[in-house]
Amino acid sequence: MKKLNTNEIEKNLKKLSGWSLNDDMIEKSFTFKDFKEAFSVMTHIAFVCEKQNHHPNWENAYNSLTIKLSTHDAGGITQKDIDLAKTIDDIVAQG
Ligand SMILES: C[C@H](O)[C@H](O)[C@H]1CNC2=NC(N)=NC(=O)C2=N1
Repeated sequence: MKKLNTNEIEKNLKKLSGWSLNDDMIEKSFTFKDFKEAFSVMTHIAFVCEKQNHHPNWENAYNSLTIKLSTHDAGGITQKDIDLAKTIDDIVAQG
């Protein structure tokens, strides 16, 4: 899987909502009603990630969730991370 360069990353981020480039990862934070909602969304995301064999770096504190994506095998950001970011936004939008 080919690493995307900064221009390609920024172009892709414009098509997403709320994701930003932070070092060699794309990152977005979410706030949910409570812990149960946050964890239920995380569980949904986890199973989709497992299916795609592409996993997030993430931090959850009560109702907040920060997700960071990069492709470890490529040592940077690839199309897999962009695609997963879109999938995550779709899951969060479903509630
Ligand atoms: C062996 C396994 O398929 C690999 O380690 C997968 C697992 N999940 C992964 N997730 C992410 N974000 N990047 C990877 O390179 C990656 N590789």
